[in-house]
Amino acid sequence: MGTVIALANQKGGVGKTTTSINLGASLVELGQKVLLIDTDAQGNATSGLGVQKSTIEREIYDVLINDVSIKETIIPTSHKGLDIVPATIQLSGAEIELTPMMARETRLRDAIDDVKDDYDYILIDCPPSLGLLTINAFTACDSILIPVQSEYYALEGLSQLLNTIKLVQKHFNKQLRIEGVLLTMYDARTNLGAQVNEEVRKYFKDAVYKTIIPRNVRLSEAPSHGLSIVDYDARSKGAQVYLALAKEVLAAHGK
Ligand SMILES: Nc1ncnc2c1ncn2[C@@H]1O[C@H](COP(=O)(O)OP(=O)(O)OP(=O)(O)O)[C@@H](O)[C@H]1O
Repeated sequence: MGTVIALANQKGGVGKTTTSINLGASLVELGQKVLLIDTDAQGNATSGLGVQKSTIEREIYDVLINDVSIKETIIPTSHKGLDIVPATIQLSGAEIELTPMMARETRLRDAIDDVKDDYDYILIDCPPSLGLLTINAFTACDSILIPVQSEYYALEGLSQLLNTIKLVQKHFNKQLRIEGVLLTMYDARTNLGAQVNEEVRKYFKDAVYKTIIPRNVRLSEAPSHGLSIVDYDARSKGAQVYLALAKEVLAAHGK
């Protein structure tokens, strides 16, 4: 049965999508079957993996709102072996349309059950909020990977994230745990990077990955070509670090 990992931080622009795409592609490189579920109405994971929004017939919105089977929404991406459940701007209305009568916190979990046996890893790219879509992801997943940007106030807002995790543990998902904390956009040339690294490790201790994702221009260019870093520039530092992260994730699962 596949392991379901949600990538979440309600802060915007910290590297959730970049990590979803490139961890996903790197896990595939290491022989894993991976499904990425885009739950962000911006659909950046979808377009970043080369899926043209105009060609999408069914998406995560239809799974959550229209009872469409998740299997009917899965499409291949530009990285061979990496599948995606796409998202479009239509998803932006979903949080209002999910009503209490619909068992609204558990809809994603129920949908994912249908495909858990088809994949080794299912990654969920969360939106930058702690709303119902993120609650659905936390209810559906085994663990949460938290990307933290190496910048001032890196830890700000994380107590709300941890509170939300506790609430979901209490009400919907007792087994929910933190998969790991990932430092992103690290700039080794500044003292700030080192300070944030120390601060985050003091707070999250062993939960912080050894692998640190540096700022790398190739990582920021790849999505505009609809490619993961593995396909855009396999020799780049960005590709190397995401492969190292994938190995660390696998090792944590005894693989
Ligand atoms: N390691 C990196 N080096 C350089 N640029 C990066 C890196 N990681 C992310 N970026 C860039 O930073 C921006 C924000 O990254 P990303 O979209 O992954 O964050 P996010 O947390 O998913 O954002 P949102 O909260 O809007 O969903 C993007 O333009 C991305 O290309």
